[in-house]
Order: sequence, then structure tokens, then C-alpha cells
Amino acid sequence: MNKTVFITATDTGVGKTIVSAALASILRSQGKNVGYFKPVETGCDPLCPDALLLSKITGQHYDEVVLYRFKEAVAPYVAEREEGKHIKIDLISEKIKHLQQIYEYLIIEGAGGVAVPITYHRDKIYTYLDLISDLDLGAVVVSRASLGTINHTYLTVESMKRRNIRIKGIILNERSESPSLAEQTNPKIIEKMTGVPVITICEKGKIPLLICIERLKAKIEEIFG
Ligand SMILES: Nc1ncnc2c1ncn2[C@@H]1O[C@H](COP(=O)(O)OP(=O)(O)OP(=O)(O)O)[C@@H](O)[C@H]1O
Ligand SMILES: C[C@H](N)[C@H](N)CCCCCC(=O)O
Ligand SMILES: [Mg+2]
Repeated sequence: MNKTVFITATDTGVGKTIVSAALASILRSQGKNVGYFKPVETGCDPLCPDALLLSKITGQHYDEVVLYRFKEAVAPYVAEREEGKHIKIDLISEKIKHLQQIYEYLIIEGAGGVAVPITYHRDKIYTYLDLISDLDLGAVVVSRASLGTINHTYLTVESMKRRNIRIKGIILNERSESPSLAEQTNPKIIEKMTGVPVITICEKGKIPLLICIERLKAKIEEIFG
């Protein structure tokens, strides 16, 4: 039985790739058969940084981990129009179903946040919310740990709940070494307001990230279950 998780975030640059890399490393170190997939990556000049990093971790071929690649660092829908290459949602779905058959664990990463437009599909602008909901995927939300995150996290979670998306939890990322008052109090307030558990808090920096990976080890089943 395949276990898939969709990694989304409150914004671009929040830490989806770092969290995907952490999960893939944990599963690889446990000898698990894990795959990663980024349906669309923009900002590939010429290579796609997320796909490159994750293909190195999982051992997958670069071509398998990213389906649509664009040079401009913009939303997929903007990139496809600029670069004249149409994104086919049916092909993304087929590819995901195929990867679910060959990997025991599958990590799928979005681009930016949930309302980012992917393409024009079936008479509307199709977003990551549509993709996660149509494929009935469970999701993890990566949020900033810092001031401003209550609003971003709440709005992200609300929009996912409206689509009946199963939210496995929230990961608060890049907390400061000496956490501010906001960083100290955000986790509890976010849990209270959203009703979604904070899976873990990752601090900023290389060594703190390794510690975060250690903590995530105990949460693998919660994330993929
Ligand atoms: N806890 C952390 N400590 C140090 N650096 C971090 C941490 N988390 C993320 N970063 C760095 O912040 C940057 C943005 O993170 P990341 O690439 O994971 O974001 P993303 O959500 O995947 O963005 P995108 O929407 O472009 O895919 C990267 O350079 C990453 O290495
Ligand atoms: C290029 C970048 N790293 C992301 N993958 C693309 C993020 C698009 C965000 C669009 C938006 O929310 O305004
Ligand atoms: Mg990324």
C-alpha cells in the first residue's frame, strides 16, 4: 500500500523542499522505498534546484522527479503562458498514480502556497488546492515560525478545510536560536485556532536542521498515515 503526502506551505521559500529532503532522508536511512515528485518547477535555469536536490537524496532519475520545468521564477500558470508550453493536469495525475505504484512512500511538493495557479483546466484556473483535493491527498503545511505566521497559517488551513483536504499537521520552520515572543507563542495559538497539530518546529541553521530531522523520525507514521 502506497503512502503519499503532499507538502505545501504558506508561501514560496518557506521550507517545502527542506522538509521533503528531511522526510526522504529519514525514509532512505530506514531502507524504505521512497520517491519524490514535483509536478511543476519554475526558476529552472537550466536545472531545477528542488528536483536536483531530491533526486540526489532518493536516487531517482532527475527526469522522473519533475514533470514540467520552466525558466521563469513565477507561478506555473504564468510560466506556461510566458514560455508557450501547456501544463496538462491529466498527465500530472497519471504520473502521480504511476509513482504511487512503484514507491511505498511518495512525497509530492507544490510550488509556493495552495492557491498558486497551475494552469487553465476545465474552464477555470486550476490551483494546488484543486490538485490536492481532486487526487484526495493528505497534506502537510510548512509555515514560517516567525511573526506574521498566525494569519498566513490560519488562512491556508481554512482554504484547505473548505475543500475537505486532510491536513496531517503543520511544521513551523526557521525558528530563531533565541526565539522571539511571537515564535514562542505561535505554535499553541496556531493549534488552538486551526485545530491542526504542530508536528514539529525546526530551527534555522544546518545543525538545528539535523536535530529537526531527528525529531521528525518519530513522526513519520503521523505524516504518512
Ligand atoms: N530550517 C532552515 N534552516 C536554514 N535554512 C533553511 C531552513 N529551512 C529552509 N531553509 C532555506 O531557505 C530557502 C527556502 O527553502 P525551501 O527551498 O525549502 O523553500 P520552498 O518552500 O521549497 O520554496 P519553493 O516554493 O521555491 O519550492 C532555501 O535556501 C533553504 O535551504
Ligand atoms: C520560483 C519559486 N521558487 C516558486 N517555485 C514559485 C512560486 C510562485 C508563487 C506565486 C504567488 O503566490 O504569487
Ligand atoms: Mg521547493
